Amino acid sequence: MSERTAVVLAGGRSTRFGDEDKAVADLAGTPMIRRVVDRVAPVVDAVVINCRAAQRAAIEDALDGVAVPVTFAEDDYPDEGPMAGMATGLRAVAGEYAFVVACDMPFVDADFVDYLFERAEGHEAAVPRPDQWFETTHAVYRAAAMADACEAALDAGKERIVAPLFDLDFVVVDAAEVREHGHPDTFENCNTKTDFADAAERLR
Ligand SMILES: Nc1nc2c(ncn2[C@@H]2O[C@H](COP(=O)(O)OP(=O)(O)OP(=O)(O)O)[C@@H](O)[C@H]2O)c(=O)[nH]1
Ligand SMILES: [Mg+2]
Repeated sequence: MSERTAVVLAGGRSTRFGDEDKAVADLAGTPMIRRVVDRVAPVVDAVVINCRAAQRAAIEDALDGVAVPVTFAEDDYPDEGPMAGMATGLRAVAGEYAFVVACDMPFVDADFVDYLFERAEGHEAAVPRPDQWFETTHAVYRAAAMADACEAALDAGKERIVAPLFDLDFVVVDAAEVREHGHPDTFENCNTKTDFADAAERLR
């Protein structure tokens, strides 16, 4: 089996959260991004963190001692959106496939991630669609193909995060498969202080 990587997107400004960076904010005693990395560590061989240069020291600190090798892919230009961050992170991937996940998904289900890697085999992506939306920041991609597709979409002025998908041979992981293989909270993302409080209640 070739190397599997997780790319964690953390380059956003957390404006709904407030003054702090939500990536490293405390969630029931643990920085949120560490929860994400701890959860995916059993099913990947490496982790790449995409963030701004200024975030790196705090994220390194938050991830001290995690059970998987971590490298950083810093944005060349900040604030170009999650698609640019995804391209930057995916360019830093050594293996063939990568699970891309947002830093604000602390309930990510490792067994479901494992299933996504299996479903992506022989294709360029496996993207869950639990309802009408594609969960593009909780999906497995062939790293080089998705990085190319993101860059092409950005060059074409396409801003929607689904745009790169349509350049790829991608598998849809539909609602029935999500129900069968994934925990319902796996896509939950924490954006506000209220979201953190709700999540913390369930993590304590
Ligand atoms: N590299 C990079 N990543 C981004 C950017 N904007 C958002 N992201 C990441 O994309 C994921 C989903 O974004 P949001 O949930 O909107 O996070 P956010 O933009 O930090 O938060 P808000 O400001 O409240 O929207 C998060 O993991 C962010 O870190 C960006 O401009 N550059
Ligand atoms: Mg945002």
